[in-house]
Parts: sequence; C-alpha cells; structure tokens
Amino acid sequence: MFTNKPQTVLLSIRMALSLAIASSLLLILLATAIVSIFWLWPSFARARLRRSGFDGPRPSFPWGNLMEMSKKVDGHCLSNTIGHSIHSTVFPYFASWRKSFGKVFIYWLGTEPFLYVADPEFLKKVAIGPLGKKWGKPNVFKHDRKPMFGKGLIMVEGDSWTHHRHIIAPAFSMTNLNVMIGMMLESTTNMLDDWSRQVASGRPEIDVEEGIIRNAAEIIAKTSFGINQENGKLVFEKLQTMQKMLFKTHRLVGVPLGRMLSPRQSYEAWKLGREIDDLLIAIINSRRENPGKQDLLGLLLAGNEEKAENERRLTSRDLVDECKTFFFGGHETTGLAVTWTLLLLALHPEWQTALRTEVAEVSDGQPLTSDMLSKLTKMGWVLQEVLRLYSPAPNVQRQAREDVVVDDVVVPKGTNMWIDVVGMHHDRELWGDDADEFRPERFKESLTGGCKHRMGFLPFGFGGRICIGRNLTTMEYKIVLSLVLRSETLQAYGSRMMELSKRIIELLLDCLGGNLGSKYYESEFSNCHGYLRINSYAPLEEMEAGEVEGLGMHTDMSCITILYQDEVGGLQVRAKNGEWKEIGCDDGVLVVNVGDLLQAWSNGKLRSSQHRVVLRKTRSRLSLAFFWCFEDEKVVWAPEEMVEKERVYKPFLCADYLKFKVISEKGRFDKVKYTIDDFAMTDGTTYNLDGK
Ligand code: HEM
Ligand SMILES: O=C(O)CCC(=O)C(=O)O
Ligand SMILES: [Fe+2]
Repeated sequence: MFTNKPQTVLLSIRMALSLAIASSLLLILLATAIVSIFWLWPSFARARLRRSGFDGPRPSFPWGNLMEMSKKVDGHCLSNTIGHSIHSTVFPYFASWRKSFGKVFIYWLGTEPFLYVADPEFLKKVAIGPLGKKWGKPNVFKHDRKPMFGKGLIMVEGDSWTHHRHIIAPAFSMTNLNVMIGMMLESTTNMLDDWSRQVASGRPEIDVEEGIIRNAAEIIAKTSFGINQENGKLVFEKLQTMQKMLFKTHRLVGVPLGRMLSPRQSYEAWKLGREIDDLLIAIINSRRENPGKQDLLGLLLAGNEEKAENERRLTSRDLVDECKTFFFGGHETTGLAVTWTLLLLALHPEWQTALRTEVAEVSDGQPLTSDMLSKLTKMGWVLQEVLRLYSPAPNVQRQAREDVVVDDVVVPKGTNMWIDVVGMHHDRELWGDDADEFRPERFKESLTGGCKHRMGFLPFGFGGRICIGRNLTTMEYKIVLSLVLRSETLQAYGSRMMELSKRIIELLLDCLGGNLGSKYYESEFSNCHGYLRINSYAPLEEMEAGEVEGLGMHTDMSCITILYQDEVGGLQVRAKNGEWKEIGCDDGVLVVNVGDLLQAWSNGKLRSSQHRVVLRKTRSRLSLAFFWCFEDEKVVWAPEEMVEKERVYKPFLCADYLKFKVISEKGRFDKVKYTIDDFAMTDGTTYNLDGK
C-alpha cells in the first residue's frame, strides 16, 4: 500500500503539468482568436474602407466611437422655444462628423464598422436595384431584437424574406384593412371617453402621449391577433411589459462581449418571450380549429390554406414571430406620429382649423368610412410633414452580405450601413431653406414634398423592404386624428357659445316687445365678445354639516352668461323673496344668467341673477362659465324703449365697470358682491343720449 504512493504523486504532478500546458495553449489560442476577431479584423476592414476612400472619426479599441457618441448634449436642447431643427440636438455626433467628413463616412460601434449615409444619390447607387439583394440586416442588432421580432419579416433575409413577404403582403391590402376600421374606431372612442372621465374627475393634466401610444398598441393587437379572448389580452399585456423592459436596457452595441454585461435582463426578456410565444401558439391552434376571423392573423392563416400542398406555408412558429413583429413594428411608430401631430397642430392653429373643417366637411358627423378617409387630403399632407420632421423611424440599417462594388467604390462584405433618415429629412440642400419649418402644403404638389431627390424622403424605408404597414398606419392615423379633432375642444365650445349667445339675446329682446331683437342686435350687440372660465372646485376632505362655500354670492358682469355644471351640482340662484333655489344639473342642460351689463342696458327690466355655489360632496366639481360681454370701449346706455319712467343707470364705459368689479371687495357667502347698482345707479341727474 505504502510502496505505491510515490508513483501516484508523480502521476498526478505529470497530469497537472500537461493540463496546465493544455489550458495555457487554449488560452493563447483564445486570446489570438479574440485579438484577430476583435482587433485585427477591424483593422483590416478599416484599411480596406480607407482604400475605397471612406474617411471618418478615429476609432479606439474596443469602443470604436461610442465614447464620443455617449457624451451629453450641451444646453441648447433646453431652450424654451420650439423649433423643428432637431438633427443636431438628437444626433450631435453625426452633425459634427458631417461637418468634417461630409454625408458619407465610416464610424465604429465597438469593433463594428458603420457606413453613415445621408446622401440620397449614394444610397440609390449602392442599395437600389439588383444591388439591393446584397444587403441584409446588421448581425449586431439581431440578438437584441430577437425577443421582439424573432424571425419575423423585419429580420429575415434572402429567399426567406421573399417567401414571407409574398404571403404577408395580401393581408395588408386595402380591402382587408377596411374591415379593421371598426376596431380602430372602438379603441379610439374608448380613449377619448377615458380622457373625458379624467377631466371630469378633476385631473389637472392628462398624459396624452401615453394614451395615444396605449391606444395604438391596443389597435395593433386587435388588428393582429385579437384581444377579446383571454389569451389575447394576456399576450397584449405581456408584450407591453416586454416593450418597457427592452426600452430600459442599454447595451454597448458592437463592443466585444458587451452583451454579457446585462445577463439578467437578457434572461428575463428571453423568459417573457417564451411565455408570449406559448400563448400565441395557443391562439393560433384555436384559430386553426375555428377559422374565419378577419384580423391579420386570420388573413395569414387563410392565405396559408390557399397554398397548394407542395408550396411552402408559414409555420406556427413563423406566425408567432409575425404577430410580434406587427406589434413591435407598428404601434409605437404610429403612436408617435399622432402625438407629434397633436403638438404641431397646437403650435399651428391654422392647420388645426383646416383639418377640423376638412373632417367636418368630409364626414358630416357620420361614422367614418374608408371612402371618407381617402378624401382627407390635407390630413394626408400633415401626416407626411410630421413623418418628415419627426420621423418615428429615424434611421434604417443594413449590412453587406457580400462586397458591394459601384464604379471604383467597394463596400466590403460585413460593413454595416446606417442611413440617417432624420439627417436627410432636415437637409436644406434637399428641401430648401424652409427644411426645418412645418409646411404641410409642400406635399400638395408632389408626393415627395418637393425634395430634390426621390431617395431623400424615406419615412417608411425604401425598395422592396418598404414598410408593409404603411397603409394600416395611414388609416389608423386618420381615424384617431379625426376623432380627436371632432371631439369638442374648448375653442369649438367657445364658438358654439358665441352663436348661442346671439340667438338668446335676440329672443330676449323680442320678448321685451316690438321686435327689439332685430332692431338692436346689429347696432348694440354685434361687437360683443365672449370668454370662457373653467371653474374647478376641490373636493371636501370630509362631509361637513351645513353649507360649505364653493363660490360666494355674486352677480356676473356679463350681458349674459351660459353655464355648464357637471353632475356634482350645487349651483343656487336667489329668488325675489330671498330664498335660495337649487338649479338642477341634468346632463345636457345649460343655465343662462342675465348679467350686470344687460341689467344696465335694459334699464333694470332684465335682472342680473344673484347666484352662488355650495359644496356638499367629497368629489371635485367642474363648471364652464361662458361670459358674453359688450366690447370694453362701449358706453352702456339704455335705449328709449327701455325707459318707462326714469333712467335707473347713468351711462358708463364698459371698461370702467370691469375695473370696478375687479378691485372692489370680495363678496361673502351670505352677502352679494358689489353690483351694477353700486356703480352706476343715478342720483337723479338727467343725461343726454350720447351719455353727456
Ligand atoms: C408611422 C408608422 C410606421 C413607420 C414610420 C414605419 C417605418 C418602417 C420602416 C422605415 C421600415 C423599413 C425598415 C428597414 O428597411 O430596415 C419598416 C418596415 C416594416 N414595417 Fe413599418 N412603420 C410604421 C408602421 C408599421 C405598421 C403599422 C406595421 C404593421 C402592422 C409595420 C410593419 C413593418 C414590417 C413588417 C416591416 C418589414 C418589411 C420588410 O422588411 O419587408 N410598420 N417600417
Ligand atoms: O361654478 C358654477 O356653477 C358657477 C360659476 C359662476 O357663477 C361664475 O363663474 O361666475
Ligand atoms: Fe357667476
């Protein structure tokens, strides 16, 4: 037993030695491989690119140019004014490299070379026609995008892409899309109802972007695979979680082993992806058993069935990836286009009015149809202009699958291409000096908005790989925007109140006898102006005994006031005997008050109402008070027909009374504020008609 021991020890030393040698060799090999893959290959590639005449900023190992790209932008993006010249703010590094290297140059993401292109003519030469087939999608992004797109249409290449595109394209035909209008109307109406509820419950702000993007997500989920069944809803929720998760992760694109820096997120995204896939497979299986639904999935399944036995069909796995692709490729892009549009229309009220008028003329208050949508021409121009200025797909990327040779230029196999769509959309050389201005009318004359080069306007990409969802997007955009524009805005509410005030005053004057309405409207009231006050009352913290003041007793200084109160109620008016009478708050009822100015003008025949608001609920309350008033420079003076015995009020300048109202003491709950009687009651002096 003992005699054997020295031999065993010797053996283990030998084994350990050879193991150490083997592993060092392996390490050396690995290091050589890493150096050649991540250092030598890029150096060769750089030398080849230089030989082809491509210059660019100097990269460093292993970051490439990432360090310069991640530098924070200096202050100019914090300015308060809204300009549309966004390129140098959003992509400051590209803007600065362009100054040194022009519109085509090479930069590096880690050890990956990227050919930056903002020259449409160069793009046309290298990527259009037969050369288009030489380009695929960059491998560096494939891993990150796998949970979203899998092997869906956006990611596949070569024959596989031709096959997928061929089967999927018919599903997006206009006839098929028209069937989806109902789903789009339903979701958008729900979104608008939700906004109304938020306003009514006293929320001071609504996150419009969040609502619009959620609505777009719901629409794309409905039109892709349906969300009414339990599984559909679950998929929708999980897809949204995944979107948020992927949005949070920042990776070092192209940096060797950079992917390993966030293994947890990668794992979680992968796990969630598996759950989504299983649910979608379940939906697809149940659809195969009960076919007939006309969403995109239903159409793809039907298209598959039509294929003859020997033709390739899409597998369930393919269909899962396409559903995910539609969801991730289609909702945020469309949502962003609508959101930017709302901002731009707020900045350009003339376009807001033009589109509102167009929607009113085309639809005449009827439910929207595909025929109406196609007649919304100006809205089409606005969509194009928004896609130009704030492109939801700010760049398009490719990777050369083989050497691309044009004239004396060689783009070596493996080179990535980064097409700076935003850069081209804001290029003055292509669009003219107004490139950064919002001018939708540029699309009136030409489909490319007057861009000097056909490839300079690429909101939906180009060539055979142009976005398959662009008609769906246009349809959804027009529906959402029309419904938003058709819903009552404060401005539209204001103009309706102006019309109503005119009708009320004519009726009121006629009631006083002798067709006074037609006699005096033009000369006395046609310059009246209106303004709208939104009263928001905070809720009571707890129910209190007795009455709590919301708004103290007062009269309005208008000619007439038209008041809308929400369902909380609480408006009271004082009767002649001093009793307070509750004014009901039934839906659709507007309250009309005579104000101080009309009391003075009618020499007291019409009485300005004394009213107040009492609060009784632990809910916030909202009212809209529209005040219709004489112009400030008007001298208020009752016409002869109003004066029976004597004049009650001396003539006064409207503006002076307004000043008096503003500076005089605030009313208390049980005592009325100063009124016209405190300001203009006569002291027996007689006055001429012109107020002297
Ligand atoms: C404003 C809205 C949209 C914009 C700006 C947009 C933009 C783009 C762009 C630029 C491409 C080309 C990408 C490339 O060549 O690498 C593309 C492709 C694609 N888009 Fe869209 N898209 C929008 C809406 C949609 C919608 C609603 C869907 C689906 C329902 C969709 C599905 C796709 C698909 C599947 C592709 C790949 C096409 C192919 O490679 O054959 N997109 N999109
Ligand atoms: O909030 C209300 O119902 C009344 C508002 C009102 O009387 C006013 O704003 O003058
Ligand atoms: Fe009032």
